[in-house]
Amino acid sequence: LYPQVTKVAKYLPDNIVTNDDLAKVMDTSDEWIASRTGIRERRVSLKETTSDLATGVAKQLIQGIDASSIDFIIVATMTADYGTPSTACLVQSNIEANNAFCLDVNAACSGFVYALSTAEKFLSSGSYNRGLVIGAETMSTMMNWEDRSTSVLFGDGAAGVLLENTSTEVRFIDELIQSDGKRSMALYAKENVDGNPFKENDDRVSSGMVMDGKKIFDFALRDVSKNMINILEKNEEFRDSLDYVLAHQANVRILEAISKKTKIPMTKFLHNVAKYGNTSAASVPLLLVEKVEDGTITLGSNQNVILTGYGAGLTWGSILIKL
Ligand SMILES: O=C(O)C1CCN(c2ccc(-c3cc(CO)ccc3Cl)cn2)CC1
Repeated sequence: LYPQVTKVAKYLPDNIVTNDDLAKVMDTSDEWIASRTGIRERRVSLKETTSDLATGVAKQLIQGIDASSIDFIIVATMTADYGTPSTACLVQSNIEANNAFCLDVNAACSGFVYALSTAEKFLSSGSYNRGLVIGAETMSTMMNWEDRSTSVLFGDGAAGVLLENTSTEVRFIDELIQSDGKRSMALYAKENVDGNPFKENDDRVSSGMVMDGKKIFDFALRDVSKNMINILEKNEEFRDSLDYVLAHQANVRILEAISKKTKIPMTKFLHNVAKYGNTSAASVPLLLVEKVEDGTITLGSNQNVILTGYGAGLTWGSILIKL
């Protein structure tokens, strides 16, 4: 019995904020944002919390199956509704998965990769057979909306997978999961702030995200490229038949730079940052869902894919998987 991704789903707040919408509330422009990041629009939740978004994903993932057969729910998020209870516990209550144990994983933009790696161990140990792994963020609650250099980069959203012990062949090939706490102050955020310029009662405070953009860019280029090269060199049959790279969607220029450094053609780097901005732990699963929906990826067809997250912590990590 081997763990397999058998279903994917996404859930996004309806409210779309374009670069021009941002230019109306802060000193920025569509030209600046689009040329430096590739981002053209993002979602900003007006009423839904991170647990609401994650619940929207979970309800789709359990369609057609008995909620009481879910053994665990892992939600990867850095924008949890509460310090406690976990967002995963709130999802459990909303979908009545009464036999599941629930936990959140906070590994920022690497969160989904860390959570998927954890879930795979739960299943391959034979202790459990079915779980939900969801990346969900309301980054709009973590922004310093006075800081145009960061608040234009991020977006809200959620996506996830149903992971089950099913197939008779191994699909999780290898992983390389890393972190470096010494560089943790390159990207950090204090408590959640609730306001944003698009809400009626914008009761925001100017704490929120603090990012040393250059340091993070260099980290992503150097450490993430090395991670991908290492794992592909260790699994050379995989390297030669790699179909796609699904990397954290922070900035299309960083993907181009990693493509150059790893010598993996840019055509293999799938991307949708233009539509959603940087949705942190939701970005890798959101990209996966969109590419399943548009037929680029077909679950069960043995496509060789590398899932890579990277972000605050600093954390980064890749999973080689046959989908
Ligand atoms: O070109 C410019 O002036 C600016 C330069 C700074 N930029 C950055 C810098 C860092 C990130 C980023 C963030 C995370 C966190 O998820 C992870 C990975 C990355 Cl590479 C995204 N954009 C925007 C354009």
